[in-house]
Amino acid sequence: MEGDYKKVGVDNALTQKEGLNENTLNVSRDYANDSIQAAEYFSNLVASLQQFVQAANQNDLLKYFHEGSNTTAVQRRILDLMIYGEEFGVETRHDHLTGLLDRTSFLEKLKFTLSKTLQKDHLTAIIFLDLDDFKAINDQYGHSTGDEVISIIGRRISASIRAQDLACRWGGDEFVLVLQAITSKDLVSQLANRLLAAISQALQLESHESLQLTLSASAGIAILDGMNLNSIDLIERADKAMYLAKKAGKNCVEFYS
Ligand SMILES: Nc1nc2c(ncn2[C@@H]2O[C@H](COP(=O)(O)OP(=O)(O)OP(=O)(O)O)[C@@H](O)[C@H]2O)c(=O)[nH]1
Repeated sequence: MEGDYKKVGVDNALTQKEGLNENTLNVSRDYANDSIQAAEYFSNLVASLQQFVQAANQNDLLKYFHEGSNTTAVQRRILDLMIYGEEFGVETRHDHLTGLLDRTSFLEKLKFTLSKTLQKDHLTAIIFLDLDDFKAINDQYGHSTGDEVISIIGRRISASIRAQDLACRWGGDEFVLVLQAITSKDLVSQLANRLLAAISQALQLESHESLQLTLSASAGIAILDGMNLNSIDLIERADKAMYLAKKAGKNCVEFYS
């Protein structure tokens, strides 16, 4: 019940402050074709959010975004800047094909996440994803079609994760995600299966409109269990679990144990 109380508190605070309710954040989409209006809108929005975030408790904010059902990419980016931007004082770098974090930026953020336990009663999980039989797509349709597929998958991953989660293109057809503030192992499993389901949807390629491609992915999960593991150890565990998923027949999720 304490959790419910906190959520209501944050919701009220957000909606009472003009420009900070969920509808207003979604209005940002209407500015997609007007860059000057959009720039002004976003700069006002970020300024208001900055004031709000300074006054708010970080755990409450995380809880709000964690429980909010429809966090948009804009909200995620703003939250990302709020939580990580100032701490690093460096520009976040993204993979050019997918728009996800690149490996270096991801590792910096993961290190920061592991060094700072935001919610002691919650878990942090790493998901290592590797596309299944991706080489066949390159071989059959060419490298640029393979690139287009990777780009679509990157967007799907980005749309499937929550505001406080991190996702990067680790390399080639591999992706690594960090899920924070997880309440149970079951929730991690659900999120991983949701990701696999999103990846398995038919791919609509701009370069080959008539082609109906589908592919799957295998996922390995490692959970930070109180032991003092570093980022690389955790990712290696998730990678090992991913190989178990490949061995188990692909298109499935395995936990490191
Ligand atoms: N198009 C494209 N292909 C890439 C890129 N980076 C790596 N690859 C290719 O991705 C393929 C990855 O294949 P693997 O993961 O080894 O094998 P797989 O066919 O996915 O098979 P499993 O992983 O066993 O399911 C290789 O053929 C790489 O050449 C890239 O940026 N673009």
